[in-house]
Amino acid sequence: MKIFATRVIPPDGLELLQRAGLTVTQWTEKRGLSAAELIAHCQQYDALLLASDNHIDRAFLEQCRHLKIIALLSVGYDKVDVAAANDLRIPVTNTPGVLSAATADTAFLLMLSVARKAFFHYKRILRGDWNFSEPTANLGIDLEGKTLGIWGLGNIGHVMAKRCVSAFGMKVIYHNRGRNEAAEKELGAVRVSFEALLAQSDVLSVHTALTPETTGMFNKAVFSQMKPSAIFINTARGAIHNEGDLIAALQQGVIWGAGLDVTNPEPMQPDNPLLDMPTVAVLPHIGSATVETRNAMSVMAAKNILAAFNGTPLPNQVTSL
Ligand SMILES: NC(=O)C1=CN([C@@H]2O[C@H](COP(=O)(O)OP(=O)(O)OC[C@H]3O[C@@H](n4cnc5c(N)ncnc54)[C@H](OP(=O)(O)O)[C@@H]3O)[C@@H](O)[C@H]2O)C=CC1
Ligand SMILES: O=CC(=O)O
Repeated sequence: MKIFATRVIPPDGLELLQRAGLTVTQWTEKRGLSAAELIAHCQQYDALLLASDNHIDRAFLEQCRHLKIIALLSVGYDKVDVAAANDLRIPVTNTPGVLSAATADTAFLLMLSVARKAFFHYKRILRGDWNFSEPTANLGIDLEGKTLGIWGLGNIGHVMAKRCVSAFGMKVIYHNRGRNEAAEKELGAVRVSFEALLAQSDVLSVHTALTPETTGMFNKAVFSQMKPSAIFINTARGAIHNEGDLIAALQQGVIWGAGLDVTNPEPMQPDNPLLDMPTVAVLPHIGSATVETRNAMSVMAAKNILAAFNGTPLPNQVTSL
């Protein structure tokens, strides 16, 4: 059984597969594979370990019907046409849970960086503009006791809420389609309507998956319902916010700040106006990028592949959005 990995895989998962006697070929070039190259490579392999942002659409799947599994090295699976994979009986798996803490830490880092204008101050130092003694210039805002709104309080949102409650005594409100009773019990989180979430949040952190329903949700009309002092955080997917509308909302003072680990499109270009704004912090989609977390994700992906080859139930199969 032969596995093709679209990037170099963290060592723990790789070792697990190799110890089981499986051959793993990794794509080691810095540039990613084109769709045609990926299809061509997959012809020689039994499983695909997808660690890149290639789209797995119906056309790809129809030409790779022989694959025994497509194991994603991510929890998000918005780039995969899962309905088509189901039709063609190609199982798809993801890596939920093990990356929740690291990704929540990234959301927390962005929130605090925006509140204290950390990226802006760092850029000032690089320009030789130290000027620390001015009592009224370039001030940030406190987070203590403020209201955290979570849109999509699932695995990652729950850890983000926990961090914010213990660090700053923040009050947590959330909007999901269903209730998160565990978070309500543990953190006193209160489920509110989407409109109330917008109106009441001092920090609004997005943690939903990217689906047709969530695509483009944060647009001009939605930003205009938020507080002028609000901070918008998105570590979920860039396509959930409309970037032009976000830029306008920040420029016009409709909201105060934004922290993004995901942009629309990715990569963000260096001349993007968001990068020059004092109350904006942008990271290049590194939510789960710690040694421990990436290793844990690779082990999870490897276990899914081993289960597919052994004919046992797949621990993390995704079947619908
Ligand atoms: N920046 C990065 O590197 C990373 C980004 N991510 C992104 O984070 C996302 C979330 O991951 P995770 O927390 O593990 O996922 P979960 O499935 O645990 O949580 C998602 C939550 O969103 C809610 N939700 C889904 N659709 C809607 C909707 N239309 N309106 C309101 N709430 C909704 C769900 O609740 P309900 O069903 O009740 O609505 C659920 O609680 C991933 O899909 C991925 O895109 C993940 C890891 C790293
Ligand atoms: O974006 C990362 C993921 O795991 O999803």
